[in-house]
Amino acid sequence: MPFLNAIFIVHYLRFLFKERSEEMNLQILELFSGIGGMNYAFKESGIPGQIVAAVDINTNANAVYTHNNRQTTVLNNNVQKLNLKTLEKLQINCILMSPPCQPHTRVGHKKDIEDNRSHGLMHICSLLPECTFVRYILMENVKGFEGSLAHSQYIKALRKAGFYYREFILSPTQLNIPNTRYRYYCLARRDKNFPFEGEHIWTEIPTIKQHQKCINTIKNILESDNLLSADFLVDQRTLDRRVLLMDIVTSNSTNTMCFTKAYAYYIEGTGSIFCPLKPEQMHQIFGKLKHLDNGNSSKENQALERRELLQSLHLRYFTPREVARLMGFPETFNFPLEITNRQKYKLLGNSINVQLVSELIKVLCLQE
Ligand SMILES: C[S@@+](CC[C@H](N)C(=O)[O-])C[C@H]1O[C@@H](n2cnc3c(N)ncnc32)[C@H](O)[C@@H]1O
Repeated sequence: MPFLNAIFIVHYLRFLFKERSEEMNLQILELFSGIGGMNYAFKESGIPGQIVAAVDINTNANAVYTHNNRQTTVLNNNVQKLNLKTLEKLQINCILMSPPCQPHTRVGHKKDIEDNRSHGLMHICSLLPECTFVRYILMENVKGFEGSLAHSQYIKALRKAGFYYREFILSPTQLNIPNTRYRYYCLARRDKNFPFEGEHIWTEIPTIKQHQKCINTIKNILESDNLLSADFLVDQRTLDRRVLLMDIVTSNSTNTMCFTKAYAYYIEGTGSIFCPLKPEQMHQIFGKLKHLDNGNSSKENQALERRELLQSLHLRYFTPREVARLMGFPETFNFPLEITNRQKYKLLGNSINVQLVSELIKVLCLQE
């Protein structure tokens, strides 16, 4: 009899272990996949599993994704074309997604669910209650999404589908990464014991107080202190008109502005500008610029002097590699040759902070 008991216990433990490892073998569908930020975040989380398929309609984004992840199936497709049958066939148990944020931004006119770009997410909402095989969902969107009708409909769909969800508004600066990027995150799990309950929106990751392995000054992400390639220097016309609107940082700075898809195209509010000088040298030049108008020299001489002073700041844009580093992409991440700098900034500006999302994937899947 004791022998039979022992066999029973061994089988029971095996069963439990199998259940657990199956649970942790994520089979992921990455929706609105862009350049694959979610894929990198998932790899960084160390959780076993794979991206079964990634779906996006942007051919440039898909080219970058495939260039870096040849083994992942990237479907050049509209999310609205997905149906229950396709999802069943993919045998997924997890969805990672960052739907378009333009319907919820000021620049995108905040048209919310009236904006065509919301239709993909609304389509997913309509499928969710039928997708009983999906156990985990992570969704990212812009800060402000939480007050939208799209948000209400998403939460309604999660509830109807039997998910328990937790909401967050977080920025990578909370992990000591020198880049501000406040974003809305929703973690949903079909598990009533999902921790960190509460109807409020979390403004920190409850499992993390102080992140250890992190870059905390700009110096650590620079390709070169003196990178003055004409491609990245701020042009004279922009300097003349916009210098006072720029968020200028030096290598000792511990923060940069959120980089948006319009970086290096528009100046105001699209991301920080780098000055390779020491902060005191930079401030000295700005001091001289301020007092130019009080001098006795002619208007032409003043203009000439102003131009020289502005040039002596050596202001430049952060390179796409530097922006990718700030967003937590690994050094192995690269762009195909045909992708222009403008397109690189656009794609990176639309992407996610890989390190922050990887911490959230751990909370989503591992936290008991
Ligand atoms: C916020 S970005 C996602 C970024 C992505 N997580 C990354 O790391 O690059 C939104 C993406 O959704 C895509 N998209 C928008 N509407 C779509 C639709 N209906 N079907 C498929 N993709 C769509 C856009 O092309 C864009 O790449």
